[in-house]
Amino acid sequence: MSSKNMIEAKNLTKHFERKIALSSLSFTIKQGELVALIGPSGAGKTTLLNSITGLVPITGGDLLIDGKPLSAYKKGKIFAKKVGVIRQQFDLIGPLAVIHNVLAGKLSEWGTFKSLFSLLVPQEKELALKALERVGLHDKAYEITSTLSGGEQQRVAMARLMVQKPEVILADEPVASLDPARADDILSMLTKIVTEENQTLITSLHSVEYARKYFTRIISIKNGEVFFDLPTEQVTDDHLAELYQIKSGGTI
Ligand SMILES: Nc1ncnc2c1ncn2[C@@H]1O[C@H](COP(=O)(O)OP(=O)(O)OP(=O)(O)O)[C@@H](O)[C@H]1O
Repeated sequence: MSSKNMIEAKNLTKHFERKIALSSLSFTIKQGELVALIGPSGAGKTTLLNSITGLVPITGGDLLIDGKPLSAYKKGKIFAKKVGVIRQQFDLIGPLAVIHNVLAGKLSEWGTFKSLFSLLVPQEKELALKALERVGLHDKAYEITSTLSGGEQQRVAMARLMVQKPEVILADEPVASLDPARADDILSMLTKIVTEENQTLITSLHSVEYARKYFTRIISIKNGEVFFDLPTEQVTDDHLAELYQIKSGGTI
């Protein structure tokens, strides 16, 4: 496995007016790592993920993606090959057929004409069908996306990401709206695909159980700071109790 640094954060800081959402965070994530971001509500997980995508501009510190500052990436094609996002709301267009949503992973590469033409005659159909097959949805390619279940829609979002093929995948609470069986299904599929492709995955999660089951490293955030950053097997119940402030007497 290559050991290049995919994400380097040095003293990353984000203020929203007077609110300090991220306070001098530092960490390095290497290619191929599966990182779970955990921490209490309001700790700064979403803000951190949004900083890495550039959606939320940082207030201070340095952020390097594959050795280059975010500002060195022009929005569009090159950045889409570097960083892809998967969200809880899936960001799919409900009235479109599944295949069009999957092919949306190519939009940043295609010009306007090819993108529009693809809505009439799907372009690079084989690529989309292959991705759908990998997520077990090849028989749903021409169904209307909004008629699919939440778990199926999340699989469509994963197939879209497979077509986009970014080096880094950021997922913000990707299974929060799914029942435990579907959530397990999605996380095992996502981590399997990412491992096969040697991609790098950073996922925020409320479930410590899923973080432990599917991820190799856990970065915990509390009050905008890194609370602990450890290989999963070194994370103890005491670490977690302290993170979520569960006192030994059993009170929360
Ligand atoms: N646009 C904003 N304007 C002002 N404050 C914000 C904004 N976005 C986030 N915050 C604040 O920054 C802090 C971190 O929020 P963030 O959403 O990153 O936490 P989180 O760990 O993802 O929480 P959750 O687990 O509940 O999703 C919170 O106190 C939040 O209220």
